[in-house]
Parts: sequence; C-alpha cells; structure tokens
Amino acid sequence: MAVQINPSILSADFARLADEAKSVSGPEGADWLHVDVMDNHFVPNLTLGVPIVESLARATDTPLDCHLMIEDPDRWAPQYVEAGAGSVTFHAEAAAAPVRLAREIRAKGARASMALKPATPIEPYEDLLPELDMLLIMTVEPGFGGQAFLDIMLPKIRRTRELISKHGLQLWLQVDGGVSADTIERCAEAGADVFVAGSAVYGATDPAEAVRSLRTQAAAKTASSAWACDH
Ligand SMILES: O=C(CO)[C@H](O)[C@H](O)COP(=O)(O)O
Ligand SMILES: [Fe+2]
Repeated sequence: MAVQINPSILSADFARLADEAKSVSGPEGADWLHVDVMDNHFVPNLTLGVPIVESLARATDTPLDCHLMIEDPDRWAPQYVEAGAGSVTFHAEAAAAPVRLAREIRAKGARASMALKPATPIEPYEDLLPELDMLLIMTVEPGFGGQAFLDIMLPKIRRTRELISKHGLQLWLQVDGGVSADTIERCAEAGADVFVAGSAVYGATDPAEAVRSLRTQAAAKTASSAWACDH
C-alpha cells in the first residue's frame, strides 16, 4: 500500500472547518481527514461530536478517519459510522468488548481501527489484529495537538510491523502525535504507513504543500526500508 497522509483538523480553525477540509483535498491531497473526538473524560480536553462529523462528511469528499478519545466507545463508535465516518478508531484502554465493537463497525460499513496509548503494549492484542483494518500507535499522550513526538514509541512501531508481517495481515499501521518533517522518516522506517499530522499541516503556510512534502518524505523512506520488502 502507498503511504497515506491524514491531516488532523484538531489544528485547523474550527470556525472554518469546511474550508480547512477543502484546503487539503484534491488529487495529491489528504488521503483521509483525521477527526479527533475528545470527551474530557478519557482525555483532559473536549472537541466535537456526532453532529459536527455529520456536517463535515457532507462538506468534503475526503473520507473521515475518526479517532475517538472517549469513554464508552462500545456505545458511541457505531454512531460515528452512521454520521459518515469511513474509518472509526476506538481506544483499547476504553473499549469493554473490542472484538465485538470492531465487528460492529465493519458490519456497519466502515474500517475498524484500535488505538494504543503510549503505555499500552501491543503484545496482549496480537490475536485481535485480524479483526482490525488499522492499528493506531499514539506517539504522544492523547489529548492535545502540537506535542513533541515520543521517540520511545519507535520500538513498539517496529514490533507491531513484525506482528503484521508474521500473520500476513493487510492492516494499516497509523502513527499519531508529533508527526512532522523532522519525525516522519523515523516512523516510516520503523514500519508505519499511515501518518496523522495536525500542526505540521495546518500550522504550515501552505497546508496542501505540507501534505505533498510529508508524503514524499515518507514514501522515500518506506521504499528503502527493510520491512517494506514483504509489505
Ligand atoms: O490524537 C491527537 C492528539 O491526541 C492528534 O491527532 C494529534 O496530536 C495531531 O496533532 P499533532 O500532529 O500536532 O501532534
Ligand atoms: Fe488523533
């Protein structure tokens, strides 16, 4: 699979969401738009919910990648599929029944994805990987944009890529938090193929150019990485 760049609207102007979405759309633009849903319980911040995702889905052709940093995703995640999300990520630490939830998200027609906070290891979830379309490794503590990338997550990205290869799975490996021109190559080399970037895209003078440039960097590193040979 080609590398994918998913700008996070957490760093966009919330009063101009439709325009901000359009600013990164187009043939060489965002593969997905990353939508951070925070409930001030699972994380100490509050962003947006189902009605805004519904409006955003109508306002852009770019598919929505909803990252749910919320308690009780078992109850809420299916509603984000109904709101128009093409991919829904719930947190392993919050889901009561992750297998049942992933199956429900898929049955409703979206890609099912699970996220791990920095202190959550991948190993207990090895047997669940076939139930997922994407695994998200957080490279900051979830809750806020603009934080520094945690280099200590690189071994977890590598181990996860090894598990994906070992089981011959197609699932995508996403990284989220502090991904920028300075850090994206390390993530790509370690085995990530889907890159969320908030401040590195919406903090740039030209967000569309930032997407293109990040993709070029990641693709070059992926092509020269050992893990990509059997990808
Ligand atoms: O999930 C998130 C934070 O919890 C965001 O997606 C992430 O932080 C993106 O912002 P940046 O690229 O500026 O770190
Ligand atoms: Fe996110």
